[in-house]
Amino acid sequence: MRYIVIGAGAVGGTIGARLFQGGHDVLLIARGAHHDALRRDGLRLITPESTEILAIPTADGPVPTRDGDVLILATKSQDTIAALGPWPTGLPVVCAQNGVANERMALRRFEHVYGMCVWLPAEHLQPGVVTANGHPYSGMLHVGRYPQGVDELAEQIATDLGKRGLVGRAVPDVMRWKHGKLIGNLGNAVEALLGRVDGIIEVVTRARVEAMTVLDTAGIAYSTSEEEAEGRGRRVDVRPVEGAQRGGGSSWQSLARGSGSIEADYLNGEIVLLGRLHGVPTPVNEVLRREADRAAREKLPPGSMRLETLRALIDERCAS
Ligand SMILES: CC(C)(CO)C(=O)C(=O)O
Repeated sequence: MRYIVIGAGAVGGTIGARLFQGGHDVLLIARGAHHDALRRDGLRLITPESTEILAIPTADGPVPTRDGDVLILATKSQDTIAALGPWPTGLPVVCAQNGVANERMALRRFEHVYGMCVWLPAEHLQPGVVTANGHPYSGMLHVGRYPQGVDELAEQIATDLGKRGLVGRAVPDVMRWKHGKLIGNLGNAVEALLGRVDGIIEVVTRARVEAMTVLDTAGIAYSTSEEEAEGRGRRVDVRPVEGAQRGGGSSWQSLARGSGSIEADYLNGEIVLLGRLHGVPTPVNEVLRREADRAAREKLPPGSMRLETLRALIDERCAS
């Protein structure tokens, strides 16, 4: 079995590296300067325990595939359709992404779709380099068939992930885990806009409470923060790598890289969409989605907004 990891950034790079270290056949798909650095120097995986250079086969686009290949999609959600476009639709696809919209997009074309709920604190800010801050394991990954169920392949993937540095678990209700993680990821936009400032938690909590009201109204099940803490707390402690650049989560990194786009539409925006479908107002997530999008489009650095400004925009939207 060969794992083709589409999007070899913080999450894809770490998953690919760990599978490769576990003895699996891996191909990383990357673009631009990152691809060139990977081809030239290998992937530099920095963890709290060690730094390793891994000569993982890399390509900058689709390659001829064979039976037994598995696509691990680790791009941002806004890139899903373009990223999957060129690949044969008979291959299984595992969406190792934030949000809950990717599996459905994949299922339009691919018959065998899996969700993966990824809790993996990592950074990718420099070409060829991925820093994984989890300790003693780099990440905790729940995998299952979409929309539900477990099959042999899900079990196999969970086992393969668990061979080196990750905890893999096959679960029958992966979207429940992914909806729980979605609630956690609503803070990504706040961190990207404000940076890690005191008082951030107040805005994050407002976004999460709003989301839980929406999900409860829609009758969508989600894993609780206690369940998540139970599963990952003992296994994935965040331990910043000494001397390495320490930034923020994936949306913070999108702004730091000046990538011009951000995942907020599939995180805060997912709550806005569900709110509209089920008649629940979502002013907090609306403002977060809008402001994060604007910051990305204008290529503002992370932390460009003041807490008071964001609070005022939210209060204004709540009052309107
Ligand atoms: C919570 C975290 C850091 C872990 O995977 C994440 O999901 C993100 O940065 O988007």
